[in-house]
Amino acid sequence: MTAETPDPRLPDEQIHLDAVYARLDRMRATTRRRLSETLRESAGTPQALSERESYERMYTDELTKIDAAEHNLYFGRLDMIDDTEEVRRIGRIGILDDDDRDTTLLLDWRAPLSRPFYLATPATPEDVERRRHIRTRSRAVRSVSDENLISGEIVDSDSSHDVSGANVVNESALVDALNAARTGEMTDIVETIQREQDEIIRSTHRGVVVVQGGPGTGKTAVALHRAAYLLYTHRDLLSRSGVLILGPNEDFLQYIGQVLPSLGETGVLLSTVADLFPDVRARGRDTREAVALKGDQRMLNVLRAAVRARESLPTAGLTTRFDGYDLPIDAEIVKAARADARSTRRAHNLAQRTFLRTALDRLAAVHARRIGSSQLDGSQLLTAGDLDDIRVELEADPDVTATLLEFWPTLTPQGVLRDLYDDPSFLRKSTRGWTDAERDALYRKARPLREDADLSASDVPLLDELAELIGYRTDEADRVNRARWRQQLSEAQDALDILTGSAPQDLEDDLDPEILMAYDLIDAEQLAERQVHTARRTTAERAYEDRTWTFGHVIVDEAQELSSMAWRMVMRRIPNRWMTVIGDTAQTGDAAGATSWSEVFTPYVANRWRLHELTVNYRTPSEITRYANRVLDWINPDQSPPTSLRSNGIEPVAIATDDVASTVSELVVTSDWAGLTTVITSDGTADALRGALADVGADVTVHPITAAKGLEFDTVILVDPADLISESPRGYNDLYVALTRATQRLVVVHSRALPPDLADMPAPPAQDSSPSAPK
Ligand SMILES: Nc1ncnc2c1ncn2[C@@H]1O[C@H](COP(=O)(O)OP(=O)(O)OP(=O)(O)O)[C@@H](O)[C@H]1O
Repeated sequence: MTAETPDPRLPDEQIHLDAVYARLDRMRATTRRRLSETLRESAGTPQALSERESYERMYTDELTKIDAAEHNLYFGRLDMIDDTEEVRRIGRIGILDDDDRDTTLLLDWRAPLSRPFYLATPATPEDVERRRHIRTRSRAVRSVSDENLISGEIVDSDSSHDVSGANVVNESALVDALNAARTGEMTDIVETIQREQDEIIRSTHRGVVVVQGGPGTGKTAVALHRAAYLLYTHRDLLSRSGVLILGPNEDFLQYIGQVLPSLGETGVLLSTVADLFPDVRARGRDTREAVALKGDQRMLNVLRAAVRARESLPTAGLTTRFDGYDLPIDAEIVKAARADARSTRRAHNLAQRTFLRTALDRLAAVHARRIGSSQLDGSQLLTAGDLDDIRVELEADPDVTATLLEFWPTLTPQGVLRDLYDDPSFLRKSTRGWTDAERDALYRKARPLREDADLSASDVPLLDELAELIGYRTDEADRVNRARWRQQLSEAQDALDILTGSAPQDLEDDLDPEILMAYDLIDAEQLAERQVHTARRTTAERAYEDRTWTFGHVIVDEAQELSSMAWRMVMRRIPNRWMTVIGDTAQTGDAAGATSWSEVFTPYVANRWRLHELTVNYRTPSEITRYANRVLDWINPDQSPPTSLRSNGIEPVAIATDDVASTVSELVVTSDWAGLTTVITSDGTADALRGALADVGADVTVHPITAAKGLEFDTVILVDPADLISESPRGYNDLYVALTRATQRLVVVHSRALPPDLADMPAPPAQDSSPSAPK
């Protein structure tokens, strides 16, 4: 269409858009009124209280969904060719007309009837005659683009789009999405999900779905949309049991954190493995050797041995004072008690009662023999009742029980692990068959001063394993109560925030005064107090505090980074094994990470896991992937590289320099690149470079390679690729990750020689013709 002939499709779609937003506003107003009425209701009985709370949650969730749908509410339309000539309109949520409940104003993108929007192609039109893409901003239609699935013709109201006819669906919208400048937060892709992605998102497989795909193939996007899809399709089941999404680090979780809320789904728990053990914030750093050892299954025997070593025997001559006598606690008594406790096959702490019972029985018999034997013939003068009394008195004597329990103490996972790392003889005892160098890698000469640096991410699966061996519970009453109170406060604040924040800006003036009254009358603390007797926490929050929680579905992103020990921990959270696992074994950087999916899953589900592959790289233009693919070929020549969907004409360049910091700084200051720029370095050089850049006044983020995983930026300045390679045995994998983070531009700045795969990267045209030679 040209500017002279207005496109009649736009006003046509605007009429529908207005109707949909009008209905959304009515839904919002009704829900807000109901929520405020509910908040003001007093609940006299526990039953009324519980009812009030479930309504409160229902209305709060409903408002969250309505608010999330505000932006780009209506984006797709299908005109079907079947007998009905049905028109289906697709949006972020499903909306029924309130005048006529049977009229669907908008289909949820996850509804089965919406599916052809993502699948139809001219080759397989799925009964669709025409697919329309509607782009809106601030409740106004900006452009539409039609694909005629029968003729293959594309009519775009915005003629600036270069729609080249590649084998993708919703192409012009896709091109827009891929070229958009990055903001540092991932966005949803509901408008442009591709066929191979849709198949994974809607997979009905109830076991492990593994998604293998190169960088930028949309694995993370697919995983998040699968979570939204599963919550929609299995709402009852999953709202009770919860969905867990595991990511590699906090930056990554921050980066993806807005996608599900933007799809109206807030009940999902996002976590790293390091944060999955309640009350432990593992912020310590390990050497690569320690990471590899701690992730190895051999640690299982070490931990078992460490716990058994705490079930010890007394040295000769040990006594305890009781009733004026020195009672000997000899090895025979403890051995018998230990044998009974072990024969229960219960976890250490849970078997403690059995240990104590047997030990006290034996001790009572010893004492009875001593005080009740006839001087004449040694026969027992005490009755069974007397013996029972002695037994009861022994048990009530804190010195006696404390002495016995030294040989079967109450353990905590943290205590055992710290002792193991700090005590060389305990470490040696628990690591039979290990080399001294391996023990050295675990041994900690001095405990770090900062408490959260005391344990590392690799320690968390070990804590979890120990918790199982020990029978350690993390839900002691006082801790839970404290956490619950904090939670109630923040929920109360959220509820009040929603009351004020749920109106779109332009409706703010029309707020119902009664609703404002509710906010004015109740502050967060009062609201929380009213809920003190109840458990109104979300499933995700309850799951986070409970180590023994089992989820309905678990999604693991960057799954190649998980060690064997971490997988054991994850599998404990999901006994039904309904999982979506996404990753790329060519990007494995962790020293204990995976190189084969079969090796990871066969022990848990034999061959009941299904592999899907994603093949198109949506992120990186072909100018950059040319170099990345050479590195992939070095890592694994059998792995086919994903195909880059676009080329942008921006060739990567390499700048040789003696002074990396000032070269990077100059680049940042003098370039007018759009969007986000970051510097990627080896882990070992990141801090120094960050400091040097700050000194020369460069305002740019620096990502050490292990923190860059899963992220993307418009421009990446990669510093000294040779450092990445020499820093780690998986250095080429790290280089591959670094080369595939940019959506537009890659600049390599190096003071060391370039690795062979990048050696022919040209210098920038404007650069001084006689750059200083790399060392
Ligand atoms: N169908 C799509 N429509 C629009 N954008 C998409 C689509 N699929 C992927 N993208 C975009 O491509 C980029 C890469 O996606 P994503 O981060 O999910 O890839 P990945 O496979 O997880 O990459 P990595 O392995 O590097 O972590 C993101 O910006 C994502 O939004």
